[in-house]
Amino acid sequence: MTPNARVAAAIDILGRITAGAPAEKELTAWGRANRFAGSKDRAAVRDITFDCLRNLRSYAHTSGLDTPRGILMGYVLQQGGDLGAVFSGEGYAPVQIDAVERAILGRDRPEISAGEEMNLPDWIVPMVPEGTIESRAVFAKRAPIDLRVNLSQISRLDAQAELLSEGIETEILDYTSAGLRVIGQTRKIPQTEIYLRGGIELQDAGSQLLVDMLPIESGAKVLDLCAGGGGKSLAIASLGTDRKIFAYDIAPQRMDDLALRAKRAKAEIKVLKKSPVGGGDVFDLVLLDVPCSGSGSWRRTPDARWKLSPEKLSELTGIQSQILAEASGLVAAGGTLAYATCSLFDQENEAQIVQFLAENPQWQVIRQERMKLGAQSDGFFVAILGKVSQP
Ligand SMILES: C[S@@+](CC[C@H](N)C(=O)[O-])C[C@H]1O[C@@H](n2cnc3c(N)ncnc32)[C@H](O)[C@@H]1O
Repeated sequence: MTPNARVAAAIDILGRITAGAPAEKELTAWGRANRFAGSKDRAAVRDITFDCLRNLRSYAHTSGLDTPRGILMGYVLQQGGDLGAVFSGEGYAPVQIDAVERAILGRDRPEISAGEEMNLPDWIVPMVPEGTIESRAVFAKRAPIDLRVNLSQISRLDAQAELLSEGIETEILDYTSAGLRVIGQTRKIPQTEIYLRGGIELQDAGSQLLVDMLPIESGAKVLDLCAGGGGKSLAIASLGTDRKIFAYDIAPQRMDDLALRAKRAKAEIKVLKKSPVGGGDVFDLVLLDVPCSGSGSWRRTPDARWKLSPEKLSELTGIQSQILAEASGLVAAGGTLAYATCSLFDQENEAQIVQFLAENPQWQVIRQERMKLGAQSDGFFVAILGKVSQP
């Protein structure tokens, strides 16, 4: 494919995603329907589409046009490209710029708004608290690719050397206990020998920091109640084999790969088929990595910010408070409850804890922290709660 044909493909795909189609599904469907596109073409079309989703509003501001074509025009202009040469209509290039588009492109631009600059819907801008993001430009950036070294198998330096021998350069994330950041080429990681034998896992530094913060005593019985793919369960397991780890998720198919990943990592994780809520069993630590808006990780899922609605957010906060209330009954005497989100919004974070403590005065905050969305990690919130000891 020519570079211009890639832009034309991205216009079509972006049109379907902005009309509501899920980005990943749409890109996969495009690859299947266009078998002539090689792996380099598919990767390039994906990169352009994701870049446009991350920069949707600032590109629309640049061109003055918020149509998929207009967004790609903003993309070309921001790259310093020649619009006429890209929108040439030749071969598989996008069709030429029409008279209406030309007139709008020629107008003076109004001053950029906060939502356009941050690449967020306007209603979300006031919900991002001061100090929770590194800069207004952060949502437009690509997320770094981080790895967690399974220290029960290999040291961080040995893992780094082994990856280098397979052509993957990394740097040590010294603010985490086991993190490496991939520099440059990232697509080969799942094929590396060290990944296939469970020596590394793909995991954002923020998730790793969150696990580093958990009070996990030797011999503890730990429940990961919203386990999903089990990334946090695996990180806890890598701390040592003397913890008993249980994982549950309301959507069991999300845990489909967990048994295999655990086997690779030589970790023991008991996957629960039935909800432990109300079952009478108790745990020393219950981790609640609750479903949330994901706003702290919107760099990784760039279509999610355009799909969140106030109704969906309110549904999520309802689920979060219900999980907190139900899970508090699963904590053993003297145990802890850890509530975590990858959200930036107060209503999913501090406000949930305030409401829970008001309704459950026997609980108190032991530690509460936010991780800033930026160069170090995604944006995370964690609150570690313990029961007030009886006089
Ligand atoms: C943020 S994701 C968890 C990610 C996971 N901990 C990881 O590290 O990969 C939230 C998960 O909570 C699950 N969930 C939603 N409601 C739940 C409930 N009431 N009980 C248990 N799990 C629930 C969802 O299916 C989803 O997989």
